[in-house]
Amino acid sequence: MGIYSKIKGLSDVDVSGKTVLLRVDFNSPIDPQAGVILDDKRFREHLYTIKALDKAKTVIITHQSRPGKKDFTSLYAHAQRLSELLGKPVRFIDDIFGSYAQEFIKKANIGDVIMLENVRFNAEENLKLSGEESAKTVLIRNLARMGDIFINDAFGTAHRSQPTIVGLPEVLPAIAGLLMEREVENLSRVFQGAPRPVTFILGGTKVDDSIDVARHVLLNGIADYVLAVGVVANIFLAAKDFDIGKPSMDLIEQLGYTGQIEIARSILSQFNDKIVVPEHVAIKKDGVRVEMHVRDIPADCPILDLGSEGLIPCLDLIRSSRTVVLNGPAGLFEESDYSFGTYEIIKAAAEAEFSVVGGGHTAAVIEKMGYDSRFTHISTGGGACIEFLTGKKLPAIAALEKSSERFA
Ligand SMILES: Nc1ncnc2c1ncn2[C@@H]1O[C@H](COP(=O)(O)OP(=O)(O)OP(=O)(O)O)[C@@H](O)[C@H]1O
Ligand SMILES: O=C(O)[C@H](O)COP(=O)(O)O
Repeated sequence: MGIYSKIKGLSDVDVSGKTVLLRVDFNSPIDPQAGVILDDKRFREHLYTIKALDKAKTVIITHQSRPGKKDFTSLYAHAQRLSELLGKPVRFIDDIFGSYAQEFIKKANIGDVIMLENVRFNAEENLKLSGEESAKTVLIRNLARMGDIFINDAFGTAHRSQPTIVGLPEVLPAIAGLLMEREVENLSRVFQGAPRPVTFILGGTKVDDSIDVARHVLLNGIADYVLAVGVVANIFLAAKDFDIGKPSMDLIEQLGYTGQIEIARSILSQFNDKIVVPEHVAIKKDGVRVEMHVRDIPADCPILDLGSEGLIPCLDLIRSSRTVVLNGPAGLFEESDYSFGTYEIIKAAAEAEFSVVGGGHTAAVIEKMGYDSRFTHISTGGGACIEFLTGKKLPAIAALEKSSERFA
């Protein structure tokens, strides 16, 4: 697997006749009341791996949301959706490792696909543990008894050091699934010989992650430019001492990112000529979109999009870049009056020779626009993609490497 050559994949191991524990990430936007999955992109992306296991018994382990959230649900609807997409039955077991699950799996046939209950219903899965600690949990000791081999295809969860991600590779021979391989290979290309200039477009609301990525890619020469949009741009505008208005400052405070302004200021002092921050924005004034220079913003109006003049330097930069990494929308795109910047940036980014997208919201807009096939790679990862792009070795990857050495 490229720079991760220590990790084994499906082409290295024959899984025929084996019982495979397959970790996927089916965590998706759902309507919890109606039990309806609103976006099945992650299901579609995992299909290749699941289909490749037709000569094995496949036991699917996944999570949906986390404890305390409204969409922390059982996986009955997930099994149904997978069955529709796969074109064959998927047996849902409302159990994770109890005797019913153990017996059911033992009796199942080669070619069967079985989905276990939301693994985060087990409290241990919600702990942040090392591989060694995870291996000692009741969850991992019991799951391990149910399979011969572990396949991790859950790139979306690769940044979590949780038992099924880092513990199963401690106790079973573990390999990467096809989606995991594709994600790692495509995202690694950003670090390895991507055509230059390379521009990272960082938007949306996950400001701390975006600032971390900006610093890392500029410091390490991975990117030539960073274009800040969305709430990330508002932080940089505030760092440049523009008065961005009370509602935009309140949002930053509400999200807990006030401290990021100082960090953005220090990055600007080092890389001022490498960071593009559009200064012409769209605000909401008396309920309507009004465009203006950021220095003229009324104190009580929120910045919700790029202005059309602000878009010009963005398009110039994107069009002169051969590689574009896009993570996070440029505005409140859910409201049609403020979707302009996001749509125009996506259209321009899609033209780049090498184009990579991270983030669930961003991927969903691209799919809605029918632009998915125009991008080189659209990651299924939100946090995982962004952490990968900061250059960190993700826990899932480290665990697969270790497992390959141990079970060589
Ligand atoms: N100026 C703005 N003011 C308020 N909200 C904004 C602004 N710009 C972008 N957003 C919001 O950012 C949100 C998406 O940000 P986020 O960082 O979560 O994107 P993502 O990384 O693509 O998605 P995900 O978190 O699902 O992986 C959207 O709901 C959008 O409305
Ligand atoms: O959607 C995601 O980012 C993954 O499924 C991980 O979910 P988490 O942020 O709840 O750990």
